[in-house]
Amino acid sequence: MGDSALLIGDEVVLDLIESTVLEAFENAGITATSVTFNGEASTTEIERIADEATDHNTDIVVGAGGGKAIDTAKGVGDTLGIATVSMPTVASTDAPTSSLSVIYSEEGEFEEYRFYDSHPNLVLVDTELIAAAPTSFFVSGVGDALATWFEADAAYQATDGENFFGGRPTRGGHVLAKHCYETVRKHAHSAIRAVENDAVTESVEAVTEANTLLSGLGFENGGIAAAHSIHNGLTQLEATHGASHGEKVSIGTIAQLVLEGRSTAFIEEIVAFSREAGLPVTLAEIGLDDPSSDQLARVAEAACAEGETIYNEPFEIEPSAVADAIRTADAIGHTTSE
Ligand SMILES: NC(=O)c1ccc[n+]([C@@H]2O[C@H](COP(=O)([O-])OP(=O)(O)OC[C@H]3O[C@@H](n4cnc5c(N)ncnc54)[C@H](O)[C@@H]3O)[C@@H](O)[C@H]2O)c1
Ligand SMILES: [Zn+2]
Repeated sequence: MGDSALLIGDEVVLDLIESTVLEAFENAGITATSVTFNGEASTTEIERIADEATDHNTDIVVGAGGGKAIDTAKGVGDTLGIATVSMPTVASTDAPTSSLSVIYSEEGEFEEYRFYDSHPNLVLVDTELIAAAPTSFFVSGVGDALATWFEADAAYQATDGENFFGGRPTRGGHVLAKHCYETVRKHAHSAIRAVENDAVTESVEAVTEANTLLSGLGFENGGIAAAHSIHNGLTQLEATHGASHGEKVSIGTIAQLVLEGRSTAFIEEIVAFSREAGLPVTLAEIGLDDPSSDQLARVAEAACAEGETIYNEPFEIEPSAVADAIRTADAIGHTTSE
């Protein structure tokens, strides 16, 4: 890929991996340096790091950490037209695999999806690091992965559903999304118990692959729908900023199932699975203790903004119906916890 690398990671991540990575580059005859990521995948941050990369004549950018550091690295790679490596140190999202970044304002509000011409050249995951990281990241990844099938299936069923490349969802994407779902349903609880004990088991391998790769391939080729739009809507409320991507997606998934009119038994099954995994199933658990109607209306309006993926659902979308689905999902989460 080249002979000069720039490693991007925040302070926590650099502490964990910087010396190993820089030494590995040195042993391979590649000059390498690192830059501290400031924590937000924003346009300003991408520009700042791209300038640093230019100063260092970088031809390989390595994003290490969670989704935001990796999304920033992908932005830098695209800006400069250089090789990009994703090195997730938590299995918290499917960002490592995809060819897009989710861009936020410096204040952390969702701004846009930025699409690139190519995917990361390499996705490198060490499950020993994944298992040693705080369990909540792994659980968040399960939340992100659990949504993949419901969203891909909605886009597949809709006559005008689109995948992330603006084409029809492919059968391949559809089946990978389903396999992602089956893998997390089968392995998540055992894998989470393992990660709680810093242990690497076959279930940890399976769920890491589901969270990182299957979910990524599934959503890009299969398309996403209401769950992620509701996640984007929720980011409008500052109170949710403490909750992770996967945690907000978890609420989005349950709300999507309500919006789709799924059976009580099925919704309760998914709520019970999510709860046992340690995912939030009520708004209070993502920081919204007592949301007003106005706040939920704002979330729903943002979830239904023009160009949102909620329009991949196979029926007409109304913001009021989305607000009602969120409110009902929250109530179901509360009843099943009592
Ligand atoms: N581009 C895509 O396709 C895509 C897909 C899903 C999500 N996303 C984006 O990803 C972001 C969410 O990512 P996230 O949930 O990973 O959070 P994050 O990137 O905001 O934070 C990750 C945190 O984990 C810490 N960390 C990383 N490795 C660690 C380790 N081994 N031990 C201890 N701490 C560690 C980091 O210091 C950081 O604080 C959102 O911006 C979301 O929109 C993008
Ligand atoms: Zn996601």
